[in-house]
Amino acid sequence: MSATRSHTSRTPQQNDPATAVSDRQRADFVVVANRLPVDKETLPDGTIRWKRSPGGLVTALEPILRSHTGAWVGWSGVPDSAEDPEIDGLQIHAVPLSTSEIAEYYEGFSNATLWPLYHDVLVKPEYHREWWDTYVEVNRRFAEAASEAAAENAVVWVQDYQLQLVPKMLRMLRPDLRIGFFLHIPFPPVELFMQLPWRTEIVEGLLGADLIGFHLPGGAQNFLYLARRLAGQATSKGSVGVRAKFGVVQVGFRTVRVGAFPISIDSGDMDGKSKSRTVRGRAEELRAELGNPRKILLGVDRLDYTKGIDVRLRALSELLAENRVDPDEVAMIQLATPSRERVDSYVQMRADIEQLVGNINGRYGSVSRPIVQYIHRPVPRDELISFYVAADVMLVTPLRDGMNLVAKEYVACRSDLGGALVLSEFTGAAAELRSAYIANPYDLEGVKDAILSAVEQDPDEGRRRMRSLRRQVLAHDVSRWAKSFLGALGADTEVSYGPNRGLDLVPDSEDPQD
Ligand SMILES: Nc1nc2c(ncn2[C@@H]2O[C@H](COP(=O)(O)OP(=O)(O)O)[C@@H](O)[C@H]2O)c(=O)[nH]1
Ligand SMILES: O=P(O)(O)OC[C@H]1O[C@H](O[C@H]2O[C@H](CO)[C@@H](O)[C@H](O)[C@H]2O)[C@H](O)[C@@H](O)[C@@H]1O
Repeated sequence: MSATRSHTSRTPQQNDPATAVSDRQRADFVVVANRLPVDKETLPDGTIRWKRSPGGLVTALEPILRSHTGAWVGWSGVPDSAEDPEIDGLQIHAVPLSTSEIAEYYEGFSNATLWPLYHDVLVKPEYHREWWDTYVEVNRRFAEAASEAAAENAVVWVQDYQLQLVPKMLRMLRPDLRIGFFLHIPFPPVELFMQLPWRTEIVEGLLGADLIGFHLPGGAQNFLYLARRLAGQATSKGSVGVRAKFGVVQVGFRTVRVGAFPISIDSGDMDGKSKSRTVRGRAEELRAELGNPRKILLGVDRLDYTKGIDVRLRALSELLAENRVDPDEVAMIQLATPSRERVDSYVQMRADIEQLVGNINGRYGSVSRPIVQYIHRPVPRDELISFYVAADVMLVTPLRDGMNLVAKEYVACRSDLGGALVLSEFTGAAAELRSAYIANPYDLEGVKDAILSAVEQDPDEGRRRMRSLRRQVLAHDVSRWAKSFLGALGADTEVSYGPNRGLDLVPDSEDPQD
């Protein structure tokens, strides 16, 4: 990818003196995401510190941006902050959000409307016109910031459900750009999506991209159907493959491609870190601190109702009640990073989970040794890796999850071929990690059986499973994800970006279907 350079050509937007181009260098590769890859923190003494944000998206994209010269457009995570910290050569373009915009665009439309709607309506989505208006306004602001950051003919990669209108808005501002969009959460089936009062605007917003990526073929196919039905566009027929066999939507003279690109992690990095003596030593210390139980069970999640933290706690509680698990032999650690704490459904869910933890400890723990160690704050990365190394059974039980990077991180950290992964079939990761103990989170008996099988697994069987899981995760890392997406966008990392020539037209064999 080429270095940043001055942007000299004029675009429709730059003809408007009110949006005059700044003197800042323009980037050839721009990521646009709700979050910046850093969080601003004000310490008690008033000093400001920037720290890496939690969450899969940042984890996934950080290594790619570090190895290229690029810009990242996003929100700092706090109100009214417009500082543009430069971190290791990466240009940061902060999009400031006011307190009311955070309430309506982020907590409201993104996380109380779209998030539950796209996650199987696990809680009831709220539809408010004011939230939608703010979502439109904030998406416009992100599109303008991206337009300012991008050099002529640059590649712009827009991320996730918070910014689904940006592709169309950006195309109108900068027709020279090549625009990709990737959705990190599931794309719902038509029966659910049709609830959304602004469903057509969302589909048309996405169709501003040259390439729209989903984790799984199912999401891509849901989208193709809706592009036909709601936007009235001709689309390809035939199933979509993984990193291959893309769907197409014909939008006037433009062809939009639609594909499945399962995201992953920096597996090599995790593998390496997990082998360090410090991490191994810390893992042993953790086991000792827990009283050297026979089996350590681990959950690592943002505190989100999609993650099924309650499912695994209920399963453990019943296994203890039925004497299928001995309280003297197991310890469970649940790391629960605070998330979206002002959204009502998250407040309620936190109370429910903390009550479940209390019940289990009250019933089966002792003064010196609770059964469940519950940590409601983010832990440092190296500490997290030590937890993965220490855990005999990793519990990943979401009711719905776009991918779930935690499952892949655990596997990457088990070069010793130890450990066992219990994995919900409703995660994107389950499509790839077939050698896990797969369970339906709605079937509590099935989850209990899966946990018990993992706890009691024969060591040879465990090694066989882990070897197979690791083959998958180490061969399909985040760089492969990015390369496959950017390659399909016609912009892979080895290729310098030419003008947007438009992508291939629909092949004859793929006649649009109704
Ligand atoms: N450092 C650190 N990272 C965490 C913690 N909890 C979760 N994460 C990271 O957050 C990411 C979660 O991604 P994923 O499982 O895909 O779920 P998401 O939260 O819905 O994006 C993973 O990369 C985790 O390692 C924590 O306590 N500390
Ligand atoms: O920004 P937040 O509101 O604090 O939320 C954190 C991120 O959560 C979501 O992650 C998703 O992306 C992961 C990587 O593709 C995927 O593994 C996971 O299944 C998804 O839930 C969200 O999509 C991001 O935008 C948030 O930043």
